[in-house]
Amino acid sequence: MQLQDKVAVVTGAASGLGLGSCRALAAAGARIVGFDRDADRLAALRDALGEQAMTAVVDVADEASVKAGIDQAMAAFGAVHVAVNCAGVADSAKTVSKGEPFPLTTWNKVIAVNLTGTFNIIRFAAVAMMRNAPDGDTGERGVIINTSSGAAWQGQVGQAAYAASKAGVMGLTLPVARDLAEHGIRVVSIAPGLFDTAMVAGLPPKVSQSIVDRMILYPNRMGRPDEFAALVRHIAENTYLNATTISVDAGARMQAR
Ligand SMILES: NC(=O)C1=CN([C@@H]2O[C@H](COP(=O)(O)OP(=O)(O)OC[C@H]3O[C@@H](n4cnc5c(N)ncnc54)[C@H](O)[C@@H]3O)[C@@H](O)[C@H]2O)C=CC1
Ligand SMILES: C[C@]12CCC(=O)C=C1CC[C@@H]1[C@@H]2[C@@H](O)C[C@@]2(C)[C@H]1CC[C@]2(O)C(=O)C=O
Repeated sequence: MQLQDKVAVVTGAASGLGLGSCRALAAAGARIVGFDRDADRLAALRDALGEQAMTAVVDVADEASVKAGIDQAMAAFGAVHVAVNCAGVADSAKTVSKGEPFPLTTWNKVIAVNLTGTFNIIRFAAVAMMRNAPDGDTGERGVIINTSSGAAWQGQVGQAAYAASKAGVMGLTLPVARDLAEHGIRVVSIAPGLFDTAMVAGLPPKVSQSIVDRMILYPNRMGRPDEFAALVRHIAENTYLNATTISVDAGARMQAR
């Protein structure tokens, strides 16, 4: 899809990988609709991108909030061509800790934001995309890009909920792509390794440094949001990519424990 003047909805737009995606898609000429829970940081994004962008405070886990956000995007720009799911949380706990079972409140939150939230955006964005005229050359009406994680394959200690949510994102990629193919809508997920964002800044520096030193193959550093965003842009532009999950992780491979 040619991105010039197309409309891209990005969730988690106020920070990290979502913010990087907004910048990359805007640089390619797309108009940006940024969704996040964080109103202050959304305002900074809008100021940075100017009239090329609108933002809305949206909780991706909440059906009414997502519907209202997509309605706002349609009212402002008249269409949705690209949807990028980056909103996510990484709350962790051991399956049993000090004799107590994993708190279900934590489990439900992580699944609600990372998995249900992703599907909420997918279904409302797909309805909007179906209204687009098919591209004259390719028949394409839209593209949906989700964020899974290397944790879908190799979740770490304490990441049962996070890894399950990200395996869920990977798992829905093919069936949703099958559902939407007849409408000219592609669905691709990305599985990032370790990227330098606020989410990772929350880890003890010793932990992130030890992942970089011992488990990342080459280059021996965390990824930058612009490196994730370059892949988002490529997926949006390359019509032949569909129904798959692509890793961007510098060959990260974790030890058993
Ligand atoms: N940073 C990393 O190493 C990796 C990140 N990921 C995934 O990439 C995605 C982006 O993460 P980062 O940019 O690193 O984190 P981040 O913490 O910098 O950004 C996440 C954004 O999502 C927003 N958000 C959280 N819950 C929300 C909700 N219910 N509704 C709307 N917005 C909400 C936050 O306000 C924040 O702005 C997440 O899905 C994360 O799980 C996956 C693998 C590695
Ligand atoms: C950065 C992650 C996810 C967020 C968090 O709270 C803790 C983390 C530390 C371990 C990271 C997590 C995620 O990025 C996926 C990887 C990099 C994980 C270590 C291995 C990982 O599962 C992977 O294999 C990546 O390819």
